[in-house]
Amino acid sequence: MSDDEVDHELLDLLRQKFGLGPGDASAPPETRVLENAQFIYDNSIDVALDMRHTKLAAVEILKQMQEREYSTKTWAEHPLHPKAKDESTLNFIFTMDLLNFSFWSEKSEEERFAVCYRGTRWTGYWSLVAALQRALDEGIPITTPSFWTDEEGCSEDVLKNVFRSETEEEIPMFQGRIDCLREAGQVLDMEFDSSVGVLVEDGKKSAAGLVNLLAERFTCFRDEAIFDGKKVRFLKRAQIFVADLWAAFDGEGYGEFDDIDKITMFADYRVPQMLHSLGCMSYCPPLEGRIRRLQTIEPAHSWELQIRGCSIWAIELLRREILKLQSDANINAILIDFFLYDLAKERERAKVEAIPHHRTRSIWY
Ligand SMILES: Nc1nc2c(c(CN[C@H]3C=C[C@H](O)[C@@H]3O)cn2[C@@H]2O[C@H](COP(=O)(O)O)[C@@H](O)[C@H]2O)c(=O)[nH]1
Repeated sequence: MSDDEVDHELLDLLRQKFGLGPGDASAPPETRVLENAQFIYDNSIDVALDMRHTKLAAVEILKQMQEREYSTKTWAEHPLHPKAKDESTLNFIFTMDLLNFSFWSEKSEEERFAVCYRGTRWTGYWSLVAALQRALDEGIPITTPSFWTDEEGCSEDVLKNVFRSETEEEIPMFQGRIDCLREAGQVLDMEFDSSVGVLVEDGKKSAAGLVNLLAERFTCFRDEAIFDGKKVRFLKRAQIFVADLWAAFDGEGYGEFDDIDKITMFADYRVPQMLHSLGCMSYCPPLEGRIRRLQTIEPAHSWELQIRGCSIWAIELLRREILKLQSDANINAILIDFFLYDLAKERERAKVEAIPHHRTRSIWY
């Protein structure tokens, strides 16, 4: 680790533990995700971004987001997302984003893991949301942190039932999900009175501060890697947790942050696919071939890091182009990201031709 990183790491720790740091101890927290994404983009040779398509996409995205009046309010309009602006929704979102990863399957649409809830068959991200809602309907306190450390009440069998499938395939990375629940339950119990509300309050209304707190105190949120010898942070689930709170609570209460625009795109496997369809991002032939053959890419492989870093940077470029078109557009990286995820799912349902998403199996996204 270079001196620079050691300083960053140490200063973040000192600042958060003892309020120490360079000069002004109250220097606003930074996640360094966007700066790391630019570093990856500047040093990527297998993934490229295209400014002409980015400018064209910015026109279309701005137009569609305005036509659909896309805003934080869109979040609660989704059928399965909780609507109440209270602690139960806070706990739901924390549980959801603790487990918001790796839903993709090697099986067919018919055989893949699926959850039937209120008469609809859900897959992917929505299968997780449906499973949590179903568990709550069945009286299982799956969104209560103290439940996660109760190995009797919250046994593997109980969790198998919570995540039971309509098909033979169990939820991907079932053991990894248990490990996340157990660790989060323990850390919340030891450091935050088993309360997600206390954790959020410790973020002091700073989105970057809460993201850094999650990455520092929970290993299961510490989404980072080494690229070209430098530590890079993606912090996808920590960031999407803050973004979901901001959207669900419409920027108030638990969702009130004074630096929400420091949150970047969430480096997952769905939005990169959409960026490719828009012509904003492209892959070198060997990488494109691997993706089209549905072959997996190992976690922390340079190709994976280039896809994730360039995707974050691509959304930043889109955001800048949109603001050039309309400087007062009430749009940030979060809303662009949410919009592109939803658009990708609409196009998938409409069976619009697209490159497959990349396949990396990990708990980070
Ligand atoms: N970048 C980004 N990644 C997102 C989401 C969401 C859902 N967010 C909801 C909240 C507000 C929005 O309006 C969405 O309705 C899930 N994912 C990620 O995608 C993958 C799942 O894909 P599939 O298997 O096809 O469902 C998996 O890595 C999951 O973590 C997002 O918004 N942005």
